[in-house]
Amino acid sequence: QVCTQVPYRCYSTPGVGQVQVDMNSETGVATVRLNRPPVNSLNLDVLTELGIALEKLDADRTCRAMVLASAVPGIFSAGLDILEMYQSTPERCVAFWRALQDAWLGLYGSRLVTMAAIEGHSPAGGCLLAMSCDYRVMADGKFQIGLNETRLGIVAPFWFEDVMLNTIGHRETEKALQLGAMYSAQQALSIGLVDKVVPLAEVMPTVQGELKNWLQIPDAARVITKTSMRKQVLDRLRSQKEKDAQFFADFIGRDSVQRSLGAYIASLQKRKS
Ligand SMILES: CCCCCCCCCCC/C=C/C(=O)SCCNC(=O)CCNC(=O)[C@H](O)C(C)(C)COP(=O)(O)OP(=O)(O)OC[C@H]1O[C@@H](n2cnc3c(N)ncnc32)[C@H](O)[C@@H]1OP(=O)(O)O
Repeated sequence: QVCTQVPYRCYSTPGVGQVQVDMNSETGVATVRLNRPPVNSLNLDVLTELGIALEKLDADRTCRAMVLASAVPGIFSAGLDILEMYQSTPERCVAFWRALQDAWLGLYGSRLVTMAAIEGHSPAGGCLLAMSCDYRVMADGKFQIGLNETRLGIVAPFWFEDVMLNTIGHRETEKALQLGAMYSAQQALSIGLVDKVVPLAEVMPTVQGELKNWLQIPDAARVITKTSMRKQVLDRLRSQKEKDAQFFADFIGRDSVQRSLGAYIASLQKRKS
């Protein structure tokens, strides 16, 4: 049970919030868990909650690190909620995209040490969240991670691409994005998409152990270094947020894209029958 004892502080109501934040003020480490069963798909509400949670943690001077994880077994995040992109309105699409931009700017630009505990599948937007952290530990086994957008007939935006480029380099990104490749944990490790692969039960302890190394570094020096490494990519989106949101809404509204998304949703449902 989380959030029941000192020194834990909760920023969300247990069992209610779709983004649960447990702040341990003794260690300075917050755990942020996505909690939108069945697959933690990222809709407007979740992205807004996530953006706010990240903003609050960044402003909390007692907080030095954040672990991004899932409260839903078997899933890190299934990525963007496809239903936000299918048969939606242009206004809703723009609002949805702004919430994604803000959550991502908050995560990639966070002053905190950020670690992803990937205890389940992590396609597309889920992979973006994981890649945007400073370090990734993934559970070995059947789970997959990757930017699979082209398989849905959509395209990973330039800032998804930038983050992947910064993580695995140009050649691997080119292959990964064109093929919409999904990788097992071991494959992801071999191309540097994740940093460590361990059995499921060891993901959290491994993250906690790794955090100790990162927290030995003085914050100011680490933050200046992180900012310098990430500024260019962050500024590229910051300078064209509205244009990017409008472009997304126009692209998603195309008949051909809507047909592809409709077919993909049907294929997800068919898998089950
Ligand atoms: C020129 C440049 C132009 C650029 C312009 C921008 C273009 C747009 C860019 C958009 C970027 C998009 C990013 C994304 O994140 S798209 C989402 C991609 N995600 C996926 O493909 C994941 C699909 N899901 C799965 O593969 C599986 O569900 C998963 C492996 C994650 C879990 O499998 P499991 O068997 O555990 O669960 P189910 O498949 O049974 O799913 C349970 C129910 O959840 C529904 N579902 C799954 N994923 C999603 C999702 N992402 N959004 C909404 N709903 C989802 C699934 O259909 C099941 O529903 P039902 O129970 O009702 O059948």
